[in-house]
Amino acid sequence: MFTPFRLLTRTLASHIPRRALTRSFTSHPPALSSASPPSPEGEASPPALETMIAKGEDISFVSADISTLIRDSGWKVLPDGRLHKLFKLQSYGDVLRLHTLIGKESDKRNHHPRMVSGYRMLIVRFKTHKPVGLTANDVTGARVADECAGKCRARWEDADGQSNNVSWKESTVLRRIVVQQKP
Ligand SMILES: C[C@H](O)[C@H](O)[C@H]1CNC2=NC(N)=NC(=O)C2=N1
Repeated sequence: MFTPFRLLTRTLASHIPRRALTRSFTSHPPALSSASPPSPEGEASPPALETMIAKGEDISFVSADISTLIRDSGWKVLPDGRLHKLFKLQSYGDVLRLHTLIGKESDKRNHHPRMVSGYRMLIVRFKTHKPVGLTANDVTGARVADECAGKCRARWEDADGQSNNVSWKESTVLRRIVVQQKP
């Protein structure tokens, strides 16, 4: 039995190309994770850190090291288990220098991050492919990336959103003063 509303929706639906309906859902599947029940707000809470650590790793050591990276130097663990950090830089030249420095150090260790360079920013993400998950290699990679960042005047926001370095305005003012002092 078709009520007027159902009749209307069936008529409308018959004019929408099927691919338009399937494309929107297949290309952006819902972000819900089976590993965690939805929170009261209906959003899926991210899986616990321990569930993201690769098999064979010492879970207590790796999760403690990652928690320290999160607390002290602005790293985050994304819901899909990647170790993530956004570095802020003072010039595009610094971005390229940091990207290259991290890349060379990672290549020496044969453990490679995914990096995205942008204007005055560099995203660095670590996750181990084999075994799948977070490992001590990712912790080492993050620490080395932070050491490289120290050589490229990089800043980042720590866990409570505070910038870890001189404020952006101060560094710009300082640089301008240095320029003015030049003969
Ligand atoms: C064969 C080669 O040594 C492996 O594929 C290395 C290369 N770089 C890597 N990088 C990362 N992030 N994870 C790995 O498991 C990994 N494995």
